[in-house]
Amino acid sequence: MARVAIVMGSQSDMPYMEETIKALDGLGLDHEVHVMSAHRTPDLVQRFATGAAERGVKVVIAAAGGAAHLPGVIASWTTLPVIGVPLPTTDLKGFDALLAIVQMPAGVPVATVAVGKAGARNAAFLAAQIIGLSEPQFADAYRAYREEQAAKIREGVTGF
Ligand SMILES: Nc1c(C(=O)O)ncn1[C@@H]1O[C@H](COP(=O)(O)O)[C@@H](O)[C@H]1O
Repeated sequence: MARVAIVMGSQSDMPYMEETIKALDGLGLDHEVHVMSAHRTPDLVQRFATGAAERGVKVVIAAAGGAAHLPGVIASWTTLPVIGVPLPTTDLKGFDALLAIVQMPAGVPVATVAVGKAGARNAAFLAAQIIGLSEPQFADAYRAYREEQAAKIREGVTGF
């Protein structure tokens, strides 16, 4: 059982999603990683999404580039929160994926983060915030990360 499931549309998305994995590891948040596609393996996506809650998954992070239907299709098969990460893997540099993921019809949301690596990292932090509402150790881990981030910036600010 893993609290966070990371799903991406292609193995070629991994360089981006390594950012999510690193951030989750830093927060001590357990995760499982899958490659599957709403276009290429729709049956797998259905099987994964319909079984996720029962297996103990709390949040799904779904990433795709181009015609990025994967996050929305996962959201259609589960009522778990789905965080969508648009990836800049085509000539349109992620603008295509952003619009495909963010423009969900009312009633079936996908919480969409920024395009690319920053979004991939933020997906992990958002997952920690959501799961931290019921398991405070993850809220604490995220708070500690924020404090560390601020301390690093403060260290570099001198002269006034
Ligand atoms: N957008 C989707 C979906 C989907 O939405 O189901 N499946 C694959 N893809 C995306 O196609 C891009 C190119 O994939 P390949 O490198 O495998 O050709 C990837 O960024 C993937 O996320």
